[in-house]
Amino acid sequence: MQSLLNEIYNDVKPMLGQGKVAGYIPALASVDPAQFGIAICDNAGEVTSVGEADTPFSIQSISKLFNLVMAMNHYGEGLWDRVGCEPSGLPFNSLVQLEYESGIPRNPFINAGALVVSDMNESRFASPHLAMRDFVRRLSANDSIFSNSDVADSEYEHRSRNAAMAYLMKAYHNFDNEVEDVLHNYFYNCAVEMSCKDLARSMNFLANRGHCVFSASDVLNKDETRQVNALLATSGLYDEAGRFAFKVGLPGKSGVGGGIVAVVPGRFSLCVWSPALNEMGNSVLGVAALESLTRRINWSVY
Ligand SMILES: NC(=O)CC[C@H](N)C(=O)O
Repeated sequence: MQSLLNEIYNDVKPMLGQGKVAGYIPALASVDPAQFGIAICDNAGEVTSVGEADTPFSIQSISKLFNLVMAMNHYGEGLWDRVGCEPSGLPFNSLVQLEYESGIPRNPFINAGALVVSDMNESRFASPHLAMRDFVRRLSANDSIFSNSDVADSEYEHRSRNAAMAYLMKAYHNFDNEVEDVLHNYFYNCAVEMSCKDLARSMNFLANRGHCVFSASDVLNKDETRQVNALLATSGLYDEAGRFAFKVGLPGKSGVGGGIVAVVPGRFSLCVWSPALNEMGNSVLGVAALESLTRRINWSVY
């Protein structure tokens, strides 16, 4: 494992300097782009890493995955009446499709979908963002995970587009709670900071038929795990999901903090992080590292 990671790291490191850090969230614009780490967690819970794998970073849209799993635990199949399971083919924060499709978002990994799922969690938890923080602490066996309130506040100040989506869904009766309350929790979830090692551990249940070795619990059942992995494979990288399936062929989820998590079902989970992004909002080195990984292990879900 260690030599595999070293090879991937050396393949991709020369690309440092390409791409741009997310500028639309002011508190993220100042992150040093010259950082790169990878961590893999096998199904026994053993973690192997290279580079800056202990540095916490803003998980951003990766939180949509944890948010979804929490809602699945409470709502079961009923969740899919309010959000679809089709790739969107559009940027993560697009409003266009939502109007055409009467306020039902295409999937839970675009912002509109994550906001509906957050609305559902708002109805179930006294403090949805503290519930998610505790959930990721359990999944990654790390009690020192926190949300960065400067990042959350900065996102809240620049919330217009996300607020527009939420209000549009309210107009279509697909949003029950106060928009501002849901946005507050959504941004606190996006602003959670975790390292590659934390994220590799926290994703491991998806490689392990829903079982989390760290909390010794079944987070999802086998069928739900398969569903989440299918959604990650088709919609986890926004409008780059097709290219990602074509080149990498693994369930994965990216965030504008530069992290990408991925799953090799039955074997291991991993996280790659480098803050500079391509035009689709995905980490340049992250995507390249995952391409190198599947080439080297010569395996994909397809
Ligand atoms: N793609 C992302 O990581 C987007 C998350 C970000 N917090 C937003 O809502 O715009």
